[in-house]
Amino acid sequence: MTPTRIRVEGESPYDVVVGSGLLGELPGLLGSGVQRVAVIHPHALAATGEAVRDDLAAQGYDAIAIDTPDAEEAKTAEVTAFCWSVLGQAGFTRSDAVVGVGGGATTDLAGFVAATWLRGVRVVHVPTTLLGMVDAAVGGKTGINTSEGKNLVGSFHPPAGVLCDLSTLDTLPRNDYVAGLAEVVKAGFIADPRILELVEADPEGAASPQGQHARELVERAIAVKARVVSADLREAGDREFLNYGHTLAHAIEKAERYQWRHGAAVSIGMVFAAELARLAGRLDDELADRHRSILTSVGLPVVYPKGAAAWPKLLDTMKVDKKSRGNLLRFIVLDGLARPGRLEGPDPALLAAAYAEVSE
Ligand SMILES: NC(=O)c1ccc[n+]([C@@H]2O[C@H](COP(=O)([O-])OP(=O)(O)OC[C@H]3O[C@@H](n4cnc5c(N)ncnc54)[C@H](O)[C@@H]3O)[C@@H](O)[C@H]2O)c1
Ligand SMILES: O=C(O)C(=O)C[C@@H](O)[C@H](O)[C@H](O)COP(=O)(O)O
Ligand SMILES: [Zn+2]
Repeated sequence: MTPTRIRVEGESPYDVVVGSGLLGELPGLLGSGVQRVAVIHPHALAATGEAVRDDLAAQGYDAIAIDTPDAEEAKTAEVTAFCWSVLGQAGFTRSDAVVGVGGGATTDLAGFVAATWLRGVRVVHVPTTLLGMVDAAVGGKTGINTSEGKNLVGSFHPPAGVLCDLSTLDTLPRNDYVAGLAEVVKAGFIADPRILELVEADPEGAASPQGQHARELVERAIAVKARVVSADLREAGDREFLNYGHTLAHAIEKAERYQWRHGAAVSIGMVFAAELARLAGRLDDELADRHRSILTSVGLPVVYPKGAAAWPKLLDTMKVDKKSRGNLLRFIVLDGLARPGRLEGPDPALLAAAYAEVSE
C-alpha cells in the first residue's frame, strides 16, 4: 500500500503519512541530531509502545518507553509531572524528542509534555485510533484537563510529523472506532460533504476499518483538518470551526467524569449545535435531521440521557469553553452544508430549547 502524504503548512511544515507498516519512517520524521527518544504510550498499548522503543533502539537511538494511564486518565497534571521527571532523570536535552503512540488522549499528553519540556522539544505522533489519526494528532493542539474542565491547560505545539498506520486500527474496539467517526462526520458537515455521502451510502462499512471507503474517509478528514490548521494554527479565526459540537461535548465529558468517549459526546454536541442553528432560523430542518440520521446510522448517540436536571451544570461548564469571551458564550453553527459560522451570546431560552431537543 503506497503511503499518502498530506502536508500541513505553517511555520514548521510537516507531513501526515497514511498507510501501513510505517515505523521505518519514524527516524526520517524525527530528523537529524536526535539522540534520546521517549515513547509515551498508554498502559493498554504497552506491547506496541515497547515495539516502537525496540525499533528505535535497534536504529541507534537511546530510547525509553513511558507507560501512562489509559484514555482520559492520562490527561492530568500528575501524569504530565511524572513524564517530566522521567525525561529529567534520563537527561533529555533540547535536541532529544518525544514520540506519542496511542489515541488522542495520549497524543494530547505527549504533545503537551514535548511542548513544555525545556520549553519545547520535537514530537512525532503515531496515532493508533481513528480519532487520533483524523483529528487529535494533527494540528498541534496539545493539552490536559483540570478539575474545572476539559483541555483547560495546553499549548499549540505542532508535531514534526504524524504516522497513521491503518493496520493499528485492527485491534481497536468497535466503540472506539465509531467514536472517531464523530470527528470524521464533523469534517463532513463543516467542510467536505463527500464524507457524508460515503457514510450514508454504507454506514456499516463506515463503522469498520475494513470498510470499502475507510482509507478515503481517513484521508478526507485529515485533509480538512490539515487545510484549516495550515491557515490558522493558533485558532485566531477559522480554526474555531473544528470545534463544531464541542461546546456541549466538553461539558458532557466533564459531567460524566471523562468516562464517556470524546466522540460520543461530540456526536450529541453536533446535534445540539444543529438544533441551535435551526431554532435561530439559520439552518433548515432537513440538514438538522441529517445530523441525527447519519450519526445514528453508525451507532453514535444523539441524545443525552440525563434530562433537564443536568442542564444548569452543563451551562455553567460551557461558560469556561475556550471560545467564550468574557460573559459571552460562543458556538460554532452551520448556515448550510459546509458553511460554518458563529453564534454569539444566544438567548438562554434558545439554548435551553436546543438542549431539550437532545436530552431525555
Ligand atoms: N488535540 C486535538 O486537536 C484533539 C482533537 C480531537 C480529540 N482530541 C482528544 O483526543 C482524546 C480522544 O481520543 P481517542 O478517541 O483516540 O481516545 P483515547 O486516546 O482515550 O483512546 C481510546 C481507547 O483506545 C485504546 N487504544 C488506542 N489505540 C488502540 C488500538 N490500536 N487498539 C486497541 N486499543 C487502543 C486506548 O488505550 C483507550 O483505552 C480526547 O481527550 C480529546 O479531547 C484532541
Ligand atoms: O483542532 C481543533 O482546533 C479542534 O477544535 C479539534 C477538536 O476535535 C478537538 O477535540 C480539540 O481538542 C478541542 O479543542 P479545545 O480547544 O476546544 O479544547
Ligand atoms: Zn474533538
